[in-house]
Amino acid sequence: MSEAASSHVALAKNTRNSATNRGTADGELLPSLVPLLHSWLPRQRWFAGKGRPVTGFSLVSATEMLPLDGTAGPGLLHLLVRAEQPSGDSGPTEDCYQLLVGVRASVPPALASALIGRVERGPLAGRTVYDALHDPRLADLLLERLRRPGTLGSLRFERTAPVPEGLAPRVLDAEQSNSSLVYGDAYILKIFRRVFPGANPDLELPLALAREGCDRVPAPVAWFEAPGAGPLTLGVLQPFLHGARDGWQLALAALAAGRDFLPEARALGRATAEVHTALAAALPTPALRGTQTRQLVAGMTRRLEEAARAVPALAPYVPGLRAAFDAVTDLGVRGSGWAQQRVHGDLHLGQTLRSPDGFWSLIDFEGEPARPLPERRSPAPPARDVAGMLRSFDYAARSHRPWNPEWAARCRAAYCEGYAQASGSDPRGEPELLRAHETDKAVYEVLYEARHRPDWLPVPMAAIQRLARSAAA
Ligand SMILES: Nc1ncnc2c1ncn2[C@@H]1O[C@H](COP(=O)(O)OP(=O)(O)O)[C@@H](O)[C@H]1O
Ligand SMILES: O=P(O)(O)O[C@H]1O[C@H](CO)[C@@H](O[C@H]2O[C@H](CO)[C@@H](O)[C@H](O)[C@H]2O)[C@H](O)[C@H]1O
Repeated sequence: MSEAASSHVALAKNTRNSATNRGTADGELLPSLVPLLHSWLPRQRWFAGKGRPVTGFSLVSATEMLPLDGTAGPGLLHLLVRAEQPSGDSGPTEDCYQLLVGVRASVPPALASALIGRVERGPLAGRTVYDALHDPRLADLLLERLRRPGTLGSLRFERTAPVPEGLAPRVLDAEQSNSSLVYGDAYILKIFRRVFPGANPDLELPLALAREGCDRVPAPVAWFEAPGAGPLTLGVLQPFLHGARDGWQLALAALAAGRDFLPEARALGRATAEVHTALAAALPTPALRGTQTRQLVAGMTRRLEEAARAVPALAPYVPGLRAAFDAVTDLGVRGSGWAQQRVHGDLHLGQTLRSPDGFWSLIDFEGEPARPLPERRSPAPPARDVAGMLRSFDYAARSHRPWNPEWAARCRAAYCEGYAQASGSDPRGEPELLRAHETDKAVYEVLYEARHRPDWLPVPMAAIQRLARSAAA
């Protein structure tokens, strides 16, 4: 492979559709791509700012990973760009996105679906740009970089173990918040799309679990980042669990066949407890007492109020749901407190994988994508993850006709039993804490579905009605 040229430009913020006035080729790069990004970026599944216009772009960094002049085949450009959007729930946003841009004279038919567009002016005038992950030659290059730790422009590549060469890449065809490449069915590289300064829990927690000897989570083998005061985690390579099926597919298959899912639910409870035990051993476990309990409840209440503003159907249930949160404040102030630790943060059946030998793994420790990173990295009661899984059994039962609430209730009980067996602590022993977290999760789901999958909104809304009734009772 030819040695890639590299250039790094760190440019000013807030340049509104113009990266810089320096007049260099680098400075002209982003403005020449902006018209294409305006139409392409909002259409991507992983674009987080759906429903609000993008009013400007600014360049954070550009790294030429392969020459863009067309002399050595396709060029590869790594970009970090900020997309400026007017008011969301908490004011204007400037989310930073990672783009890997392939550059060719024209794209072959096999890459047509990856097309971003033809550049009209600037240093790439007349060339065609596309999402590089779909180009096997460029996906090869990424693996090649990960195999050889070091720095390239604004990117730093790290690894914990040797990575074999020559593994055939393919883009994972999944509904994702990010993008993933599978190499030779042996490794999976997750490319984070919306990136945040600070340690990404999807790297931090699997590394901590690996150090702790917990095998329930595929251990990171290599990763790359944009170093700095708050480094941006850009991609993580880990073993691919070949032949594994996720818990969501398996639960739906069980429902369709009229089968219970009890051994699986119990095993999932045990797997969750093992991960929690290892995380508690690896990372700090501050107790949740009076003041922190008030903060926890304040966060839940704030999220409820924000969600009710965005989804008016939630409004009538707000007083009932608040009662579930207030019950936690009362106990937190009077009682001896609860345990807290780092948790998964967005645990649901789709984040669990069962290998052909029946072993369950947990994946995707990024936390709820909509929450700010510091919040996602904060310790929380383990009930948070348990509540996520309990909600997921309810989702599965509700997404299948006829609705089978007993199926979900049995799964929920089996999951808690499995959890209790492995950890010595039954999550149902703290019903107020569990109900408050389940309520918080259902509120999150209402907002998530309203934004991303409006057809699914009745699923969390049914839970909202149930939770509001039981909290008020
Ligand atoms: N280690 C792995 N082995 C096999 N499949 C995996 C692995 N990690 C992720 N996947 C598959 O990739 C999908 C997306 O991964 P995930 O980490 O959840 O990404 P995202 O955050 O983009 O949703 C998962 O639903 C799963 O099907
Ligand atoms: O997997 P992601 O990290 O992208 O999680 C987001 O999307 C999930 C849906 O794909 C969403 O999960 C909700 O729907 C699931 C069924 O599709 C269900 O099993 C979960 O219980 C429910 O929360 C998740 O909330 C969201 O963060």
